[in-house]
Amino acid sequence: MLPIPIDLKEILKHYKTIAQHTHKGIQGHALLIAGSYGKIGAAVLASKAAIKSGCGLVTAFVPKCGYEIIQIAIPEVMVLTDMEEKYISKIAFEIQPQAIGIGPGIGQDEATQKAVHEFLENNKIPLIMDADALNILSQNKSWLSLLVSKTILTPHPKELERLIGKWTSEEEKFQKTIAFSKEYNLIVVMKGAPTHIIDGETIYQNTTGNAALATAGSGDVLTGIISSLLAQSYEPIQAAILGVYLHGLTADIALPETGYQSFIASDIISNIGKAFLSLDNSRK
Ligand SMILES: NC(=O)C1=CN([C@@H]2O[C@H](COP(=O)(O)OP(=O)(O)OC[C@H]3O[C@@H](n4cnc5c(N)ncnc54)[C@H](O)[C@@H]3O)[C@@H](O)[C@H]2O)[C@@H](O)CC1
Ligand SMILES: Nc1ncnc2c1ncn2[C@@H]1O[C@H](COP(=O)(O)OP(=O)(O)O)[C@@H](O)[C@H]1O
Ligand SMILES: [Mg+2]
Repeated sequence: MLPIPIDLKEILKHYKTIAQHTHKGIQGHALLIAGSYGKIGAAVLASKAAIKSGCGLVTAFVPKCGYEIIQIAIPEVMVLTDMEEKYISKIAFEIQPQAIGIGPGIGQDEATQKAVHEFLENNKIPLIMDADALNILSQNKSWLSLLVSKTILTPHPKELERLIGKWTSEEEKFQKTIAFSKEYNLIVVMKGAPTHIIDGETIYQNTTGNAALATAGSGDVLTGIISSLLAQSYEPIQAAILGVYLHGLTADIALPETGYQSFIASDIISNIGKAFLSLDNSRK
């Protein structure tokens, strides 16, 4: 089947402008479970991207060593900490987020794997899983049946291979990903150049983005953007479509100023505003 292009026409079917009388209490609360010692940056990038993508509140759940880093780097974001200093060992919170993003920088410590398992057994909240959360799933495939329906997975090619096994052709890669998406009722964002989104038999192909995005933390930012959109009551497939489009668009907007080489993940975050504005302006 031919992929559906994720272009402006497709985006305007899904994109909702912000209501004038909204307030932070109804604008959505995203929880980002991220980071470990040496990779708290992943939690900073994901949670900053979330608050810059329109949700009303963002909380980061990190190991203790991340507490001051997040509070200083992004004062707008609230922080909850694990009992452990360097890695996540038990995911417990009393807040009621509308969406959860889990994985960037969490590592694969045995205690973290157990924490992810217990979390998945209990979670009913719309979910996006990335990075080490995907690697942990790959090592424990029976946990895939615990995921809430239409959970969004965002693997890069290596993470996808760990999840579905090797492929010998592009066609086989798509066939295997479609079968995987159908078996577990998941949305798979196959990150790459370009990114494809698989929702059962339906394939979408992104039209934004460029090689400037080949930089550390670029995927962590995407997780934050999609978590934010999910928290704002977009359906999972809409959040995935809009998220990858906006993420790519930031790089297209920034490229004339940064060039490919100097563009970094923080530049994605700095340009999210312009990306949203271009959608608003295209409606005028
Ligand atoms: N500042 C930070 O704290 C950062 C933390 N990060 C975290 O570090 C952890 C490890 O992530 P990594 O993705 O680096 O490690 P992985 O081992 O999952 O992926 C790296 C491997 O995948 C291959 N790969 C990646 N993209 C590919 C592509 N498009 N085509 C073919 N092969 C590809 C690479 O060649 C490499 O072999 C994750 O938890 C991640 O979230 C990274 O996002 C980097 C930044
Ligand atoms: N050459 C490229 N062209 C377009 N997009 C790219 C390119 N290289 C990487 N990307 C995008 O950048 C992101 C990289 O994600 P990921 O590999 O998870 O990074 P990290 O783990 O460092 O945060 C994905 O969204 C991917 O589609
Ligand atoms: Mg990644």
